[in-house]
Amino acid sequence: MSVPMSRALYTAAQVRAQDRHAIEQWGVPGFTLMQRAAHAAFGVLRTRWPQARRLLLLCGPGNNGGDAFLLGALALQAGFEVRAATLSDTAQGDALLARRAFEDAGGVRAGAVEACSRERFDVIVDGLFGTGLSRAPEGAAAQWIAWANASGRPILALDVPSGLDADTGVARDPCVRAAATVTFVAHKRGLFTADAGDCCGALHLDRLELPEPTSPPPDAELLRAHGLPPRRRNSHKGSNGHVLALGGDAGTGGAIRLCSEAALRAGAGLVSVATRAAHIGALNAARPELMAHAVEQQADLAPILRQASVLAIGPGLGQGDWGRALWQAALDCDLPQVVDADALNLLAAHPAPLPARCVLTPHPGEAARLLQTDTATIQADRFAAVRELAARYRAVVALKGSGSLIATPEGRVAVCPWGNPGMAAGGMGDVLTGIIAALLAQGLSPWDAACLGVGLHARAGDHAAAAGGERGLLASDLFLPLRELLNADPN
Ligand SMILES: NC(=O)C1=CN([C@@H]2O[C@H](COP(=O)(O)OP(=O)(O)OC[C@H]3O[C@@H](n4cnc5c(N)ncnc54)[C@H](OP(=O)(O)O)[C@@H]3O)[C@@H](O)[C@H]2O)[C@@H](O)CC1
Ligand SMILES: Nc1ncnc2c1ncn2[C@@H]1O[C@H](COP(=O)(O)OP(=O)(O)O)[C@@H](O)[C@H]1O
Ligand SMILES: [K+]
Repeated sequence: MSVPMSRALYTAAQVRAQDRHAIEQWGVPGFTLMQRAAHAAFGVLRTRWPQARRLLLLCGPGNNGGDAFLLGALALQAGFEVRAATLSDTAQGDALLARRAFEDAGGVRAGAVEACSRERFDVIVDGLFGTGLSRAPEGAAAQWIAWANASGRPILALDVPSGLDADTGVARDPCVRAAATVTFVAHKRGLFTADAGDCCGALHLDRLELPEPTSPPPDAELLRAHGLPPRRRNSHKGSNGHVLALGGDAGTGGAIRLCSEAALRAGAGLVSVATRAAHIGALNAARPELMAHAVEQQADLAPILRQASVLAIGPGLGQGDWGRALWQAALDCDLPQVVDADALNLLAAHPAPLPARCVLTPHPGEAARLLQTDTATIQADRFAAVRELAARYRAVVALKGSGSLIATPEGRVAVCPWGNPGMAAGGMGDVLTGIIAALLAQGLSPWDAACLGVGLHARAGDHAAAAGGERGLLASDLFLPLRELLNADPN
């Protein structure tokens, strides 16, 4: 896997190995790296808060605290007023040198943070814990984090917001909620999923002048923002695939409509729907471009299946006799398919080999059922969960949620940095299913369809939210931006 550096994501252990490599193999002293980190972070601070003159540093016992002390020394030299709250006096090595540099520059200790007046500071610098976080902050560290979060002052986090697990993106309690985070050397994968979006603020990467590592390969990669190249001028609807969307049991006709309309909006040449007879009139009236077929028994399905090139199965399917029969028919045909919602629940209840070229799109609850565990376990390590799902079901899997992850059975993982909580609304997942199915139908591999589909869906959600806010966003609001994004940025 070759991933351009800025998209490469690493575990904390991999980044620490890169630090060690720079120190041992290239002879860059650790203290020099710390000075570069302080320079980078101070640069971001001055750019983001040009009026700031008074800083409070929260300094932990390790090298993250060292970064903060050196930033403090730079700020003092620039005429800032700086106070440092120091968690312990046990600093060693580079961190101890950094603290002395701060004191030599005239820096003073803040005393008890809780007793500080919030108004005395323009910006709080979080240098408590970085990649060395080993447990939930407690005692003074926990009190300082809570105080800083409640202070109303912007927090600049160094490397990782203190309390955030750099590998999983899980926020321990408490965790710094930063306005901005400057991360050093390389992107840590936990800055992009789970709770990261609530804790990092604006993210800046500074490589500290280190060259791009050639090994080991990154653990994961960020999705690229792109669409599809223009169509061949001489193409026709048959060149762009035929999606068949299956689902919409009684009471859930909207789910299959959103899914099938999304497939149209994502460029499928033809879209058929196999659903309950009761939904046909509404589907035809709302979206006459769809070919809606009443399927009440399995015999109705065979001729429709013969026409399709890709299936999208699950939205509104239910888990009754009707849904189970459709799911069995999908399993028995060897078409590429996107498996979502109740089709995933049926798969979890009755594991079966999947046809080749499937994409599974579970949210954390469905993922938990597929792995016979609970949602909290999935969310505690989304990277491990998505890899386990893809390996167990031998399919490409998109684990949805804040920072969606896509994995192959071989363990390749991509992370979606877009999307917003306005998308936590009914019908959003149905739209994603239709998009990925349309991309499969247009000839993309399961991996490419899942990556492009998840990225387009999240970016469309961000565009729609930018137009009117997050609350009240409808799944169907994604269609217009989706179409624009799909036809732009082919690279
Ligand atoms: N030269 C380099 O490598 C470079 C490193 N750089 C910087 O160094 C950072 C990594 O530094 P680091 O390895 O010293 O770990 P760090 O995050 O400071 O924390 C470890 C200390 O915290 C303690 N501790 C942990 N959790 C705790 C808790 N909940 N509550 C209380 N204590 C807790 C832990 O104690 P222990 O777990 O051992 O008991 C240990 O004492 C990295 O993120 C970047 O900012 C940059 O300058 C670039 C060059
Ligand atoms: N907080 C969030 N941040 C980013 N994306 C989100 C967030 N909440 C939901 N989404 C996205 O919205 C979609 C919701 O899918 P799903 O839970 O299956 O909804 P439904 O079953 O109602 O269609 C997923 O693609 C998910 O990644
Ligand atoms: K930090």
